[in-house]
Amino acid sequence: MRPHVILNAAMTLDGKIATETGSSEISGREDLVRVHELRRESDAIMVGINTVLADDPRLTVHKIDASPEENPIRVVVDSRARTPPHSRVLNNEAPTIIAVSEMAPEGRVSVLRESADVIVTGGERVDLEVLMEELHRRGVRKLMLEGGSTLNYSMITAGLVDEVRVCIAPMIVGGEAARTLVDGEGIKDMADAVRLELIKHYTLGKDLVLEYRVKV
Ligand SMILES: NC(=O)C1=CN([C@@H]2O[C@H](COP(=O)(O)OP(=O)(O)OC[C@H]3O[C@@H](n4cnc5c(N)ncnc54)[C@H](O)[C@@H]3O)[C@@H](O)[C@H]2O)C=CC1
Ligand SMILES: Nc1nc(O)c(N)c(N[C@@H]2O[C@H](COP(=O)(O)O)[C@@H](O)[C@H]2O)n1
Repeated sequence: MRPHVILNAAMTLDGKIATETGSSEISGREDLVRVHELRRESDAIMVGINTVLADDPRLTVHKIDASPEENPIRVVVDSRARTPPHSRVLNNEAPTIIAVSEMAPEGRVSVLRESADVIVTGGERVDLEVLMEELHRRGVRKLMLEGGSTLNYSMITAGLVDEVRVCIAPMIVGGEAARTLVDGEGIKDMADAVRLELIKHYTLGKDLVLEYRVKV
């Protein structure tokens, strides 16, 4: 058993979720309200370690009214326990789980255990299927996946994503090194592409929001 997983992201018209220097303020004010409503509805919110290193996010509900109890559990996928001990994701605003692999140095894991729950799974990288099962066992039924593009790729190609919601902002930045919605190794043959069904589309301010169901 695993949680229902919703991948949510904001991208430019050319599919970038950050510039090549890591600048990533893409969503307009109205879309951020939608994002924080989705955070409030979710039991957990998950990001990859590079997103923590690039953005130092809080991953709480802070753009709309919410009580502290409405913050989702924060989950960081961090094979080698690189989450900086003073990062905001480890503050006391919400509980945090750091998922590491067996490659994580014990010294860094011990430091993280002072402010987070640590789940160890996988040899080189975090085993995402096992992590999803463990989160479900802990009561997580709805999980919001907030990137970045490498984790998005692993989750989607492992068949662990049920819905994709994207905000497309009317901006173009280009850049071969700029992260897109989904990067990773890439599927080689179009016949093997992950297929989606468009469920809903609407504008929010200047942005366009598309909501898809992932076909099984
Ligand atoms: N516009 C938006 O909506 C968002 C933009 N971003 C941007 O995305 C960028 C970061 O994206 P990425 O560099 O792709 O990194 P990422 O945030 O996806 O982290 C990937 C890292 O997670 C670790 N990991 C451990 N086990 C893994 C597994 N099984 N599968 C995949 N990764 C695993 C690895 O160290 C891997 O390099 C940042 O610039 C951030 O600003 C991030 C979230 C949302
Ligand atoms: N939906 C959305 N729109 C954008 O424009 C974004 N840059 C992001 N980024 C994600 O939100 C995190 C920041 O969260 P806090 O406000 O610090 O809680 C960032 O790390 C990305 O995961 N998302």
